[in-house]
Amino acid sequence: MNILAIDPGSTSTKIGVFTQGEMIHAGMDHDRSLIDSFSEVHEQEEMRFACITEELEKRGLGTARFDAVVGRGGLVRPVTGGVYRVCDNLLSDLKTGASGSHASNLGGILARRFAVTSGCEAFIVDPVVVDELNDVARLSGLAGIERKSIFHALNQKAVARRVAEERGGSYHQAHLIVAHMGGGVTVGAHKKGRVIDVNNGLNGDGPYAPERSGSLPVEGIVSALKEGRYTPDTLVRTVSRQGGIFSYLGIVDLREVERLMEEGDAEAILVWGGMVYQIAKEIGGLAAAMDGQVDAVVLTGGMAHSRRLTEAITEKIEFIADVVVVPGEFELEALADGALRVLRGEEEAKEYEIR
Ligand SMILES: Nc1ncnc2c1ncn2[C@@H]1O[C@H](COP(=O)(O)OP(=O)(O)OP(=O)(O)O)[C@@H](O)[C@H]1O
Ligand SMILES: CCCC(=O)O
Repeated sequence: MNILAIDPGSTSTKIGVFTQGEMIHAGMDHDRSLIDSFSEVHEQEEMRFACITEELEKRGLGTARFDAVVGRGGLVRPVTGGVYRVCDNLLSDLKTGASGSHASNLGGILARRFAVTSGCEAFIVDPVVVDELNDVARLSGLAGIERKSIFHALNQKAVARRVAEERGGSYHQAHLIVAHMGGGVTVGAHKKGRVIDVNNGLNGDGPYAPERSGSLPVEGIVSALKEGRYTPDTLVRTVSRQGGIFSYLGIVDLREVERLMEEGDAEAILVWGGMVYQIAKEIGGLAAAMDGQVDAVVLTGGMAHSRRLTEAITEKIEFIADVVVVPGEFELEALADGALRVLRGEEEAKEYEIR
């Protein structure tokens, strides 16, 4: 089986070509100013399509035919976890961003484009809008405003499956708390294969992260709008792209933050410590949401490469359960695995329904 997996990030596009049981990885970085020159995410389609085509040609795969093309998706309407066929309705919701704007909207769009050339099907797997919340977790505290499930579903579920199996069990039996710590941070309570509670990492909910603000006091938001420091649009953009560590220190790379800390920079030490504190608090809250029945807490994502960070979080939460560190993300592998399960008939692709 030959599978092309496409994972568009905010400033990079990663691809994986899965062939004869092996995966070839490639990553292409895009200039941040080029990305910022597009007003809508879907307008980047041609640019990213050309980059992937060039990369495939460079690797002698320009004329390769795939059995499936699978992309990371996307802020479509809320769905349960699984593999979805990229049908016309799904494609249209990816283009308009039915639940908002996110680089992963391009995953399904590009998958469909490459699938047409290969004459095969296009899929997305565990998109960022996977919604398996318990009803009680939807309540915000104000009627008319609901909490939403928007998180690193693909990597969280892939890592949770892996950890559950390594511990001799199955994802569908395990009770795990998974903290994905990348440019954004989302922390999910995985109970018997369902993510029953998780923070909406994109839109001002949960711990702060290198680029995202996390939860903010309502009174501060109202004042900022009244004083004209933000419009609703610039506030949304700032909270999701220039919040968190960036807003305090003007940098998003945790390695740079840690270099400043080594030089004794008091602001960097405080801001880094604040993120540790908030992530640990989120994990503690979910332990209560799971009635204290937690088999393991899993720390993953790019920031989990930092031992300083994982050790500081572990110190605060190891009273809850075993802590397992899985640095990085496994999104390409998870995409290819999803498509393979469908091609082998082990799982049925779900139809995306608009109700
Ligand atoms: N070896 C490392 N040590 C410390 N921090 C690291 C290391 N590698 C990456 N990071 C940090 O991880 C963060 C980015 O993580 P990652 O690459 O998972 O994010 P992303 O894919 O851009 O966003 P997201 O995971 O939220 O979708 C950055 O702050 C980066 O500095
Ligand atoms: C995947 C949604 C959350 C984020 O990007 O931070």
